[in-house]
Amino acid sequence: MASNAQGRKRGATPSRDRLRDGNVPNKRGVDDTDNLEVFCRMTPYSGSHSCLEIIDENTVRSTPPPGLNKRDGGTYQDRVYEFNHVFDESDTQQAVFQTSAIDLVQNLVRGKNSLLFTYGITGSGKTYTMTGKPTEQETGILPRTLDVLFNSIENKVDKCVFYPTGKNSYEIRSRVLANVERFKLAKQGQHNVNKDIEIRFNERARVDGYNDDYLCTVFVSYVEIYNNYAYDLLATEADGRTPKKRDIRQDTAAGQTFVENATEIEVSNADEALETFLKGEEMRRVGDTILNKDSSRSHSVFTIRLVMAPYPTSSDLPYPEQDPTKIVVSQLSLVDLAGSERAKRTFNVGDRLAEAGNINKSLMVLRQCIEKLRKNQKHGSLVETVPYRDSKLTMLFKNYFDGSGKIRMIVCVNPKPDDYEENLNVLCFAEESQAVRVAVDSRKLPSPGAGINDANRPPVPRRFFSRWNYEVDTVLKNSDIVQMIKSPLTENFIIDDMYDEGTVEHLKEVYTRRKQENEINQRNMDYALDEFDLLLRNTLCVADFNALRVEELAREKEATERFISTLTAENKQIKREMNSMAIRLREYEIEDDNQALMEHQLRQGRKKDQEKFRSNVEALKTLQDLCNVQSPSVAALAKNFGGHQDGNEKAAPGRGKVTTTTTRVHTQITMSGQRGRETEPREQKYGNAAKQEEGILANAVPYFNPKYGRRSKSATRVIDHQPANRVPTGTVMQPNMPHGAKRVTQPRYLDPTRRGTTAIHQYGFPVPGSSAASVWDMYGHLLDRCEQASAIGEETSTDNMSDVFDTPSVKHEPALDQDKFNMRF
Ligand SMILES: Nc1ncnc2c1ncn2[C@@H]1O[C@H](COP(=O)(O)OP(=O)(O)OP(=O)(O)O)[C@@H](O)[C@H]1O
Repeated sequence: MASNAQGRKRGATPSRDRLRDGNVPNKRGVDDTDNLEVFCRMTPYSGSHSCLEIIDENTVRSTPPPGLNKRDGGTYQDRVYEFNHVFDESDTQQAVFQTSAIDLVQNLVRGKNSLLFTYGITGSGKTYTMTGKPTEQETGILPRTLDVLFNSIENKVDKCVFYPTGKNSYEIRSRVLANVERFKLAKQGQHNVNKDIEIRFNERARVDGYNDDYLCTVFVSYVEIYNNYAYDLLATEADGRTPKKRDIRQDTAAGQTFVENATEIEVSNADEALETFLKGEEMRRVGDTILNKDSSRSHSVFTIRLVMAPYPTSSDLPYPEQDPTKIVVSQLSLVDLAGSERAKRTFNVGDRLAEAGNINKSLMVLRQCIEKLRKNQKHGSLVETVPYRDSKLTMLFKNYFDGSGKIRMIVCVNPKPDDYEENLNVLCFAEESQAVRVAVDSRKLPSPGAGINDANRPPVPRRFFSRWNYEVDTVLKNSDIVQMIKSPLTENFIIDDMYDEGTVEHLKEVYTRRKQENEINQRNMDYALDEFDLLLRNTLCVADFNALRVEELAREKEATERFISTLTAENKQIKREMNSMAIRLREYEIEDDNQALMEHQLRQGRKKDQEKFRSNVEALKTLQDLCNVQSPSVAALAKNFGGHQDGNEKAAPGRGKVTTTTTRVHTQITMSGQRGRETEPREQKYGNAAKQEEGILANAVPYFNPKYGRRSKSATRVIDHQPANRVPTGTVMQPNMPHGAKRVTQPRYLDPTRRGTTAIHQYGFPVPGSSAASVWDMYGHLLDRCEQASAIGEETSTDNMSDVFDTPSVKHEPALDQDKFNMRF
């Protein structure tokens, strides 16, 4: 027997050890183990007292029937059991299949093993759940599984390509040998199709996960464990009635137990598989008992094996490489256990009683195995040996408990009071079984494409090949011409003379010889036909595929053209938008330039303003300095201006003169309010002192004190900013304030650029009452004139004030007259 590098036999289901070698972590790891899953299904019950009640989809409660006591006299209590899922009476067969089995089919097509078994007491609905009946509502798990499997797999090879060795492995025949075998198989002829199959419901669901790089086929086997012996339900003894007894062996290389030489039938569709199953069912031991008229007297194990091998690397023919080490086998075992039964209820005797004893014993061993497994797993070591060998059933299950696949149990319970006590045991066992953890079968189908140059891969997708072949086969099967060509030639002889023995003998010889020749020719022709058929198929298939591809390309071309025209239209639109955006951009640029120019001008203007402001500040500073110079005393002033009052036009040096370096002129401008107060006779207000002062001042030069002079921003309004503690000197020149002059309390700086022109033009300097000029400007102007005079060595006297006021370059305007100021001292 060929074995691969890992010491595994050809086509064998991998053992737990191999799985470990194949990077499956330790069984006790949390991530790589899976709990044994248990689903509970309740049989419909129409009686008055139901002992089982479904609380939710995971929980069921058992209630003792009224008046029932334990054998020791104690009473039963209500008890709640939890499972992965609980199906109630209304759950359909479809729902049961979808919830509890379809993912196991997916496991199968993905190359993994699974075991699903039904467990419960007799008559609880195990067989119904597993097999059911042909109608849509009643089709059980097994037929649905077969349908879904064949709906989901691709790339099926012809029959006889794979063959089982009988030792838990498979091999691949050459194409010629496979043809010969097929020929033999065809000669065996078709037997009548079971009428149940003709009317049966077909499940349409499918599962994904099949590796398209593999070619595959399906084998089924059907074995029963009866009275602790394994029987092959697909093979009979010479009597044609008794199933063949088989041994259960340990495949040491694979670490697996298997039924040796069990018949494995290759099936190409679900109907064929189901037919095989039904054929086996006919052999299965079923008996009529008080509790179930079709009571299963054995445990039945229907195994579906999906055998897969990768496509060849060197050819594009849909034929697997003849390397058995590349074969991958996955299996799903569907087990319908016989129901446990109490002899005192069934009243069985004889064979039935012996059967029941064996059934109960094997179920007991199953329970023990699970309990011991639990115990060992709880302690994390082998505390107790698991007694797999005590029963054929557990020997068969050993693979799975050792970790070569998923295990799932469907517990069937009937809520009728009679089954209450037995159901307690079943439910207890089922609930505890969930604690058992089994290693997950984490095999992955290796990618056959690994290491293969893409150029070597078939030009036509495999899926296309299989479908195409299937269609061609269907056509050929129905073609009379092809059948005629393939059928052996028949000889027709007509003997006219019945006494012509020589002729008859001769004809007999001729016939025999021709028959032999024909057989040889037929064989050769078959080979040739097969070869030709393959070649033709290949060529036609490629041609068809190419035609299909051309169609696809044409469609793609159309779509591309449509796409291009859409893009062109979009492109045009984008261009149009871009043009309009360019125009707008130009406008924005021009606007931007204008704005920049305006900003530049604004900056220039601001710069000029700042310069002016600076010069004003300097002037102000100078003015402050001047103001800080101590004012001359009244006596000094009287002395200075005395000559002028005498009408002496030529003032003596040092009298009636104002030097340019000191205060030249002091003007006091009073506010109108204050002026009103000043209308009061000075004699009254200041008494003799005022008189005296006036007497003194009567001879003095008019005195103009700019320190106290202020002008409002309004040209025609005059303001007077007097310090609060001013000492009234009485020597201040006071303007005649126009009526309605504005009063302000705070002096403020006014922008010289806004200075009013009227007063300047009229008097050569800003005068009080001018709308825009301040007293500071006026004073500054006076200073400038004085400085100019000083520069040319003149002395500016108050006599020259008219010169100061009357600048030649300034035009006199009649609006304001110097007399209006009415200066008085
Ligand atoms: N869910 C169900 N819906 C309708 N009928 C059911 C259901 N379950 C069981 N039955 C019916 O109950 C009867 C007994 O069921 P079944 O033969 O499946 O029991 P069993 O558990 O296989 O018994 P045994 O162990 O003796 O073989 C059958 O006639 C079956 O049609």
